[in-house]
Amino acid sequence: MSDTVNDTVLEIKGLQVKYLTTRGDVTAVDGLDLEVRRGEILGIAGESGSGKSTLAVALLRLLKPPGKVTAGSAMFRPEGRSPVDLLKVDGEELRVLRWSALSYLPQGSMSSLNPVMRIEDQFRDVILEHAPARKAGLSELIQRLLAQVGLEPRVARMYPHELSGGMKQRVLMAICVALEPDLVIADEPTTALDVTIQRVILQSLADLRRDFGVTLVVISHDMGVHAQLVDRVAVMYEGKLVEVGDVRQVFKDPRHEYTQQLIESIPQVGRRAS
Ligand SMILES: Nc1ncnc2c1ncn2[C@@H]1O[C@H](COP(=O)(O)OP(=O)(O)OP(=O)(O)O)[C@@H](O)[C@H]1O
Repeated sequence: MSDTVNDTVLEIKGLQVKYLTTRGDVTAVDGLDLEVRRGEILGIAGESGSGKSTLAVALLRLLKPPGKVTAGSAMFRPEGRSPVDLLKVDGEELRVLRWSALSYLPQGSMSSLNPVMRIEDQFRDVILEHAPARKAGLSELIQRLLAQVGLEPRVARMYPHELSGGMKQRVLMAICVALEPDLVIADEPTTALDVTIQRVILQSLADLRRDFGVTLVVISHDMGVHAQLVDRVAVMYEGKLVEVGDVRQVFKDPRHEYTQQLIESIPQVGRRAS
């Protein structure tokens, strides 16, 4: 018998996030309920300003003032650990969960690599801080992770400025899965990359799920990304979820007019060239 609770890696209930500004409160996430199933790739779609990034940073506890979580819970169920409400865990507990259970690929993350450190040292820092026992065999692990995202062994000795944007993004994806987290949240992983490289990144993300069994939440304003990559898609509009379902079903028969508009904004899927 399938165990629904065990199959759910994250269960968000009634999440509300506000920005408390001097010009008034902006409700960026407005009473959101969403489940992420173990092993799936879940897409979060919606136009700019719909609340996608706010949702991610709130879950990762990276929300900065004037942002504030004003209601809700987010039960995270990493395998082999006790379930925790991500919105309530304290600093030390959160540090333990980061990377090893929950990783984040932020929007514009390519600039987050340290410019004066070789790639292998950036892997080393993350891995040894969170899993010191991995010291033996670390070089082999780094090589395996690089190969997993289609990068040659020599990349380990390189500095970020020697890599293209797509290569940097792949390095970051490999660092994100280095400690085999239960959940990776990737915010706009293909934005700012050219179309050919976008395809490579999407393929690498699909491979990471296949080979590592990692659960992925992929945030993108681009319905084309969801069409190519995800199993289920959740559509946000003005901080609310207007639709969630199997991606093929949503594309075939969108229930909300806004979803229809988003689909129509991808030329090759929504429209025929006239
Ligand atoms: N620091 C802030 N102060 C005030 N309002 C904010 C702040 N950050 C975001 N908002 C507002 O919250 C809402 C949601 O923004 P958010 O960035 O989460 O959307 P998004 O869908 O991720 O868009 P994008 O992809 O452009 O980042 C918007 O109305 C935005 O103007």
